[in-house]
Amino acid sequence: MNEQLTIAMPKGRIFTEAVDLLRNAGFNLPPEFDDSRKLIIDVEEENFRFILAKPMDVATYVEHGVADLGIAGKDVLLEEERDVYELLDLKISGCYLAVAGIPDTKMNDVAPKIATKYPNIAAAYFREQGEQVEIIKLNGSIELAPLIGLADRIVDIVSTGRTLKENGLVEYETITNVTSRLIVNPVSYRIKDERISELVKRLNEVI
Ligand SMILES: Nc1ncnc2c1ncn2[C@@H]1O[C@H](COP(=O)(O)OP(=O)(O)OP(=O)(O)O)[C@@H](O)[C@H]1O
Ligand SMILES: O=P(O)(O)OC[C@H]1O[C@H](OP(=O)(O)OP(=O)(O)O)[C@H](O)[C@@H]1O
Repeated sequence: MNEQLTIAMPKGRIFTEAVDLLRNAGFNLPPEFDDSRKLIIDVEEENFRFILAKPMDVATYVEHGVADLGIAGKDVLLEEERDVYELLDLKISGCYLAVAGIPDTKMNDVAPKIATKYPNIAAAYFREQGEQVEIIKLNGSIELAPLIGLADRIVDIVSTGRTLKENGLVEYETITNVTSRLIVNPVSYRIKDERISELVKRLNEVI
């Protein structure tokens, strides 16, 4: 049976690469995917509904079952710990999470401050290192924090390394590599298994 599949797509950086991947896998995505402000795009020919979400929210839509599938960065999956299954490493939008700060500086001995958009990942990382830290949640421009004395270190995404370099910061430790993943709602996976397996198979051929 050809039930409709709803797929949550991350707006922003990952989007274009994800659309290219789906097109390479032979799915016919219309020009709306290249230039549109629409948040729901139905592709009747393929019986897909795409919803365009903030990257950090993709796993939330999938967990709640309003999307069957989603594409999300591994950073988001580690941070959010949503009840979803990871089906595929799509190997797109590669980057990594790192601890960075001002060169040749030590962290404060007592409760050093860590600024980050990823409070759960940062807390888990320093807990494993046996360090007691204070996490300061920011929503962007994380590199500002050590420069103006808000934090001893940051935990943030590094891709080209340009933002760190241009702000005179250095990387201290790598936490984990990040690529985008295909995720699925556990119930959808059971009841729409045929369609989902077909999608996974076609994507697998072009990854
Ligand atoms: N250089 C990078 N910086 C941040 N995220 C990156 C980078 N390279 C790849 N990614 C991936 O892209 C995702 C974030 O995408 P994007 O930056 O478009 O959204 P965002 O962080 O929510 O941005 P904003 O809040 O500015 O809209 C991350 O979850 C990560 O998996
Ligand atoms: O290593 P690079 O290639 O320089 O990429 C890393 C930078 O990109 C992201 O910021 P983003 O551009 O999303 O801006 P933000 O400060 O609003 O999060 C990330 O938070 C780093 O600051």
